[in-house]
Amino acid sequence: MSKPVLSLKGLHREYDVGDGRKLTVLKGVDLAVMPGELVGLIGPSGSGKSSLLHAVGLLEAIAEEPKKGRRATSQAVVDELLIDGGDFAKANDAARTQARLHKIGFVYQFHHLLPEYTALGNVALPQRLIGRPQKDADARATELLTALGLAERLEHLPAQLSGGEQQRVAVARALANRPCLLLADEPTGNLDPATSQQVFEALKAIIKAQGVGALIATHNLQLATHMDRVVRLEDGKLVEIKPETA
Ligand SMILES: Nc1ncnc2c1ncn2[C@@H]1O[C@H](COP(=O)(O)OP(=O)(O)OP(=O)(O)O)[C@@H](O)[C@H]1O
Repeated sequence: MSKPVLSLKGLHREYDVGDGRKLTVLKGVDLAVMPGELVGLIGPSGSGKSSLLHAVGLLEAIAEEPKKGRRATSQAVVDELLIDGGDFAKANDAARTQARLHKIGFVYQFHHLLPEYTALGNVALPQRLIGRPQKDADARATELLTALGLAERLEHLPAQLSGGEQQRVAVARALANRPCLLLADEPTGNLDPATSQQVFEALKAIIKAQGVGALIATHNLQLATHMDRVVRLEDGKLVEIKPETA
């Protein structure tokens, strides 16, 4: 049996909110994501979905749970954080940066494409950052953009693309370096329902084809019903629910 691309145990996160007060958002989150699996992350506004993605995406330093004594505060704390089998529970900045470049792809609500680069250029760029030759980077970008239905849009600038097309370029960019894990925060939140469904279907197809595990935060319960699994944040913990009842 294949190994999880993400194995998370005991994630806690609290924030300092002034006057010595703390807001505890995540209270022991456990989650495993398998290769090719699409997991929907739902929960009310403020329940901690972005905080969870932030920690799993190694966008902040993480501390391993001290076995004894007081827990470190105002920092994500975990018992275990394995990505592609590698231990990132206490990874330093350099290790987290490398993992973000090689192992994790991100898609946000807004595409954040570079306006002066074409669709092809935007998808080639992260590959150039890890030293892939231009020819190979362009070939991979063309392959991904074609798979996402954008073969006729390779040379378009972001401003010349529709919202759904821009978001599909963002998906291609996130997958450019062959990550094992895709993290998405409201990837279709800025799109109308029909376009949202199209972008989601394109994302799902490519996740399955490339065997990438995906964790997708969404308020769109209709989309959640099309995921393999759905987990809901409730009072700082994850509860597994049936996709059809999301
Ligand atoms: N840097 C911070 N400092 C203090 N509080 C924070 C910080 N970041 C987030 N919070 C608080 O933590 C809680 C969870 O925020 P988070 O953005 O993770 O929720 P969310 O589920 O993603 O919300 P939404 O669906 O509205 O995007 C919120 O109450 C938020 O105000």
